[in-house]
Amino acid sequence: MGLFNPFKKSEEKPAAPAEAEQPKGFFSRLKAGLVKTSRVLNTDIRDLFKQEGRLVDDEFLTELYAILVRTDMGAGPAGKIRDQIKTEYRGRVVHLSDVLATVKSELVALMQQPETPIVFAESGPTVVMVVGVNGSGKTTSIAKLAGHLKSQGKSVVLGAGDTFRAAAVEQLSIWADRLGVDIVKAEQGTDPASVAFKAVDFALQNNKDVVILDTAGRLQTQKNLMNELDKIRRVAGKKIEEAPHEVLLVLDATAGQNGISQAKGFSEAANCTGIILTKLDGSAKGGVVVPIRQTFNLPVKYIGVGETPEDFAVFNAEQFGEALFADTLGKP
Ligand SMILES: Nc1nc2c(ncn2[C@@H]2O[C@H](COP(=O)(O)OP(=O)(O)OP(=O)(O)O)[C@@H](O)[C@H]2O)c(=O)[nH]1
Repeated sequence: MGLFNPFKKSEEKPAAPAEAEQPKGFFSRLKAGLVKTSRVLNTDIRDLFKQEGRLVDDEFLTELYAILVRTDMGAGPAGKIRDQIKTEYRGRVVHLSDVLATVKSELVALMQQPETPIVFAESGPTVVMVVGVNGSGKTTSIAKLAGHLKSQGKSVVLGAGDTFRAAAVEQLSIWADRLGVDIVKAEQGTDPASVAFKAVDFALQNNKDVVILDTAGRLQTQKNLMNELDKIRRVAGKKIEEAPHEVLLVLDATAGQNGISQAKGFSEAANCTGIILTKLDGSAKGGVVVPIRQTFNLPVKYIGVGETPEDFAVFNAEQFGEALFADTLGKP
């Protein structure tokens, strides 16, 4: 849990982004956010080339494998990419761009997923519940998601369901004010299910398009708290039969592969429908998208690459790959 200051990066309210799916300039933000991972992939692989070309032999393949593993993509995927390079180039002298092009296309293939944006209700408000462990970036992601949906012309109401932590409600209120969206909140300690109920009710009464429900951070092992999530679901479902339409698990990319395996149990217990992967800018381990795609039978719906609302977008494997290799392979 970090101290939160929504005005940290800028004193200005965010400009209303264009109608596009992603905020203008997101590619540059993504590229900047992934710079640590990109450096490992591009610079370290480049360092394998002392002269212009290099023979692809066992030594080269072993060194390449070690670099790939450092991005946290996992031993299996790193081995798969190495084997592809082996199949294509073994015994031949290759150039850096040949190797990077293969790494890029294999990586993109490993991160691929069906297009799965948020499933909106056919009529009436869409209810999105946001869950995750403490400090994973839930509150910030809710603000980012609200800004993103607003930029698509949706009216949004936030339900400040992290009543456990007064500061969380305060954070969300500041964000709601800044983004110009409604918020339903209650005293600290109030049953979060009652906040969910009121927020959904508010959305129904006021014809809002989307309700985003914040929840307190918790671990899968905290039975009472996991039951609380069930109660929130049930209460939302009392007001709108199909609700919640989405349950998004917020995952901190810096948590590493272990943290991610632990979160698998969480996502199953909470019946999650998708992932918001945060803090990709915080580490050189952007390759973690690969084990996430393999560990969870869930799509990565959104990614966060910084602390401002603009540092957020729908995840797209191709674009992610482009951002990682733009400086060396160029952008098509
Ligand atoms: N660099 C970076 N920081 C982020 C990102 N998303 C969230 N943060 C920061 O991570 C910290 C925790 O974020 P919160 O949104 O408060 O996390 P939370 O999950 O709501 O925390 P709890 O309420 O304690 O469970 C804050 O300092 C955020 O600014 C991101 O994509 N990149």
